Amino acid sequence: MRTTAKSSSSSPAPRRPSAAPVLERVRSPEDLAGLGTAELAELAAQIRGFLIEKVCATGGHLGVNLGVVELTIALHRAFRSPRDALLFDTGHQSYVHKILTGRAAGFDTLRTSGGLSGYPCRAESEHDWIENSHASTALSYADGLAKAFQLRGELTDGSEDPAGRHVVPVIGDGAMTGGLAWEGLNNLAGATDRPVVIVLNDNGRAYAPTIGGIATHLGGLRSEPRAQHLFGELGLAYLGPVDGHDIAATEQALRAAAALGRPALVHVITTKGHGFSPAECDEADRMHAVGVVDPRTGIPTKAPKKSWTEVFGEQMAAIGEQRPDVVGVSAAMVLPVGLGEFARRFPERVFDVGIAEQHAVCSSAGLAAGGLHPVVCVYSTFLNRAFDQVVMDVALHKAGVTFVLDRAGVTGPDGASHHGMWDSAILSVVPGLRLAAPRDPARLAELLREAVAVDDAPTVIRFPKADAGPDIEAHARMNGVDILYRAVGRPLDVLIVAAGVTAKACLAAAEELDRLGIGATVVDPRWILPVNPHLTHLADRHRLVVTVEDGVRSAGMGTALAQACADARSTTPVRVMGLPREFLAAGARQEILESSGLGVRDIVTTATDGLRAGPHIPIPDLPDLPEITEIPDLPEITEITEIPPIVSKANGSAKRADRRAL
Ligand SMILES: Cc1ncc(C[n+]2csc(CCOP(=O)(O)OP(=O)(O)O)c2C)c(N)n1
Ligand SMILES: CC(=O)[C@@H](O)[C@H](O)COP(=O)(O)O
Ligand SMILES: [Mg+2]
Repeated sequence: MRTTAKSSSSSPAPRRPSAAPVLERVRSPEDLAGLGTAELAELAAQIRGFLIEKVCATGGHLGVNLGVVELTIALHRAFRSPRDALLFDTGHQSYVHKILTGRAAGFDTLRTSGGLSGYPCRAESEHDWIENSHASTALSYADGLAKAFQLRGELTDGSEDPAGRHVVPVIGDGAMTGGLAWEGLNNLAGATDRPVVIVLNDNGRAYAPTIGGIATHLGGLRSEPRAQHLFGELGLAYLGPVDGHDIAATEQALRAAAALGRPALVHVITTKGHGFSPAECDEADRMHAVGVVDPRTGIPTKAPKKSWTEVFGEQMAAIGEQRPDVVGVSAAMVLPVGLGEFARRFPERVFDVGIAEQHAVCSSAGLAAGGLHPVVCVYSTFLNRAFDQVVMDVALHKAGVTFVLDRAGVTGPDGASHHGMWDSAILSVVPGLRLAAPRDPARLAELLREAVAVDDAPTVIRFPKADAGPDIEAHARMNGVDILYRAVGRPLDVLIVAAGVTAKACLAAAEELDRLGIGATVVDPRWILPVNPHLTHLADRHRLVVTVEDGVRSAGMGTALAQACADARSTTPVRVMGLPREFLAAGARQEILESSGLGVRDIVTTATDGLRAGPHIPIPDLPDLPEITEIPDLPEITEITEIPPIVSKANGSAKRADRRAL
C-alpha cells in the first residue's frame, strides 16, 4: 500500500505562542504537542542554529544531524518516546533526539570524558536504546523488541490504544547497504502480525553517495514515486517518498504508518547538511563529521598535523604506481580511510562496497583468487563483524589480502564502540595471519610494502587515530626486530617490547629507568604477530620482559609473547601491559591511554615492580617523578656491545652481573 503524505496533521490544537524562544520551552517530547506550525518551524530553525553553534565548537556529526531536524521533531510528535521505542541506526544522527529529550545543556561537553555521548546512551536517558554506533543493526533490534513487546502483550495493534507500544527503527540509506539490515528487514517484513514502522532516512549518502542497486532503487523511488518498489514485494506497506524537511507531511506519514497495524516503511527524503551552506556544498561528505570548525565557513580553526591516515594514503598511492595488481577496498569510507589519492589516480582500482565489511572481506578473497592484491581499508572496530570472513574466506584459502586498520587502539571521542582495541586479540588466533604495528611513518611505508608482497596469507597493518609524528630510528635490526634503545653500561635488567606507536612512551620510560640505575632495552618487533622467535631469545637474556600495546592486554602481542617464552622454556617473567577488558568511555586519546595504565610512569612502575618481584636485587624506591611533558631527545648510542654467551642459570645477582650487554 502506498500513501504519499499530505501536509495536514491530526495533532492537538496549538497553544498561543509564547515570548521565550521555542527551543527553551521544549524540555521533553510532550512539549512538542502544543506547538503550532509556525512555532514548529521556529523550533527547527533554532535547533539548526544550536547545532551549528555547538558542534562547530566541539566537533561531531554536524551534517548528519542538520539533515534530521524536522524528521526528529515529527518522530517525537507522532510517537510517545520512551513508551514507543525510537531506534536510531548507527546513532550518529541522534543529536536532535537528545535536544528534544532534555539534553541540550550537555552539548558543550559533547564527546568528551564524562560529557554527552555522541551516540544514544542508556545511562543518559530512558529515551535511548542502541549505543553501538555500528551501522545496520536497528532493524534487528526492532525485530527483537517487537517480538518481546508482542509476547508481553504490549505491542500496538495499530489502533489508537494508548497502551500499545510502537517500535520505530530509523535507518539511513547507507546503513541499508549493510547485510545485517536485510536480515532484520526479512524478519520484520515476514511478520505481518507485528506492526513495526521502519523510517528510511534517505539522503542519498553514506559519506559519499550511497552505492549499489539499493541506491539505484531508492533514487528511482525519489524521482518516480509511482515506480514499482521492492518493499511492497516483501510484504511491507510503503509510504512515501515524503519530504523529511516538512514536519507536518512527515508527521502525517508516520501517523498513517502507525495506524496500519502491519509492518510499514516510511521513505523519508532528507538532505545531509540541510540549512548550512558550507555543509550543503561539501562534495566529500556534507560535513558528515567535523573537528572544531568556524561556524560561518565550516573551515577547521587550526591546521591539522599529518595523520597516520594521510601517511598511509600517500604510500598506498605510491605502491599503486608500481603494483597494478594492488586494489583498494572500502566499506563506504573511501576518503576517511585514506584511499582518496589512490582513487584519484586509479579510479578503476578502488571498490566502495557500501557499509558491508563482511562483503568487503569476502569479495577481497575473490579479488585475490582472481590474481589481484586487495588492500581492505576499514576502521579497526568495524573489522570485528567480518572476523569469520577473515578466518574462513581469506586465511583458510591462504589468500594474499592486506588489511589496513585505521583507528586501531584507543580512538577517543566516539567512545566505547569505536576504540579499535580488539583487532590484535581476535586476529592473534587466525592461522597464517601476520599483523604489523608501525611505530612511525617510515615503518608504515616499509611494512605496507612488506605486507602487499605476501601473496599467500592475510597481512594486517594497524595504526591509531593520531598525528603520525616523527620517525624513530633504530640503532640496529636483529632478525627483524628493531633495537631502539640499550642502556649504556647497565645490566640487561628489563626488555621492553613496544608495539607500534607505544614506542615513544617506552623510550621515555627506558630513560627514566636509566636514571634509577636500571638497564632497559627497548625493541620494536614491527610484525607483532605471530611472535618473532628472536624475542624469546632476547627475553632469556633479561631479568624481566614488559610488553606494551594499544589493544586489550588479555590477548594480543604481549600474551602471545608470554606464551612463546614459556614454550621456549624461558624463565624470564613477562609483564603484559595493554588496555583493560572493559568498554572505555569517550575522551581524549592520550587521556584514555594514561587512565588505562599505558602512560610512561605506568611502564616505569611495571618494570620496577617486576624487577623487585624477581631475585633480590636492590632497586631504589621510585622517587616522585617530574611530570614528563616532553619526550626527551635520545642520546646517540654509538655502538651496540657484543652479545655474551648464555651464562649458567645462576641466582639473580650472578645472572644480572653477567648481563652487561645485550
Ligand atoms: C559497521 C559500520 N561501518 C562503518 C561505519 C562508519 N559510518 C558511520 S555513519 C556512516 C554512514 C551512514 O550512512 P547512512 O546510514 O545513510 O546515514 P547518514 O549518515 O546518511 O544519516 C558510516 C559508513 C559504521 N558506523 N559502522
Ligand atoms: C559514526 C561513525 O562511525 C563515523 O562517522 C565515525 O564517527 C567517524 O570517526 P572518525 O571521526 O574517527 O573518522
Ligand atoms: Mg544516508
